[in-house]
Amino acid sequence: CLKMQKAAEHNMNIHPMWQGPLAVPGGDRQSPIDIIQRKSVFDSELKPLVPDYDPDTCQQMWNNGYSFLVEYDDTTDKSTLKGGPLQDKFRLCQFHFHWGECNDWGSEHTVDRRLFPAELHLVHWNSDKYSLFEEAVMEDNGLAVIGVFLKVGKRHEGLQKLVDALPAIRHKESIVEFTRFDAACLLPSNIDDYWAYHGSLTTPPLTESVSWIVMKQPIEVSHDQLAVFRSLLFTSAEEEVQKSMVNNFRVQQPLRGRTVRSSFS
Ligand SMILES: CCCCNCc1ccc(S(N)(=O)=O)cc1
Ligand SMILES: [Zn+2]
Repeated sequence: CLKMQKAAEHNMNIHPMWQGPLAVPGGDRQSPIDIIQRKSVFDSELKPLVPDYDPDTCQQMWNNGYSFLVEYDDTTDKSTLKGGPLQDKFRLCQFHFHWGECNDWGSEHTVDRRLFPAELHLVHWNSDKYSLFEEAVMEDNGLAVIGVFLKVGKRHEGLQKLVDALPAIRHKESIVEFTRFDAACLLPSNIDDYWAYHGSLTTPPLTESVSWIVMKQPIEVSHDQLAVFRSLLFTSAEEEVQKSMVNNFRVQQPLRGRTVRSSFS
């Protein structure tokens, strides 16, 4: 809707994250995109996803001034993702969310133009081929990100531990210890139905290194849980004018002839 476009463009105009060159020169595989269901191609070669996350690798949660991230120890292969469209083993390094100022919008991907109030991204890097995230982020098949839509419904018990920690990281650059969190509890019950396509990071450096895996089934969270996301701030404690952390999503990008595959018919 127009208000949503305005909200996204407003943010890209004022938020420091978006100043400077915005498109990757010659970028033809940018994210996010609108997933048009009838144009996605069923691929029977797509395998079931195999997430294997160890809650002990969960370390901290922090406000990076654009979203909040839960970061995992990715110095070993304790929390990994394989299967799906992936040929290699990928290590979980962090997860974060994107959301709107209201429940009418907030997701980055859309399905047949349908917007969701928020979207979860579980970020992994290819540990078969690279030794650091910073290396993998520059490479063609360096990253794998699982996207999960959030919709308003019943309270998500697993999310509540995370929601309860948010007031401690209200301001940009604040950090809090956050341990023993099983990221798998944020995945929907059905992880066999997903769309897969080659894209990019949705924030700078916008590098075209991401194998996107977007879940068909959303997870349900309560209205109140989403409201706590909106209590976060883009701004640090020192800044005079506090700005609510909302509408931290990128506008949709051209498909440029890419095919979106589906794991289900
Ligand atoms: C080189 C340091 C980059 C830090 N930021 C990475 C990053 C940006 C966007 C996404 S997303 N929103 O595409 O999942 C994941 C990870
Ligand atoms: Zn993201």
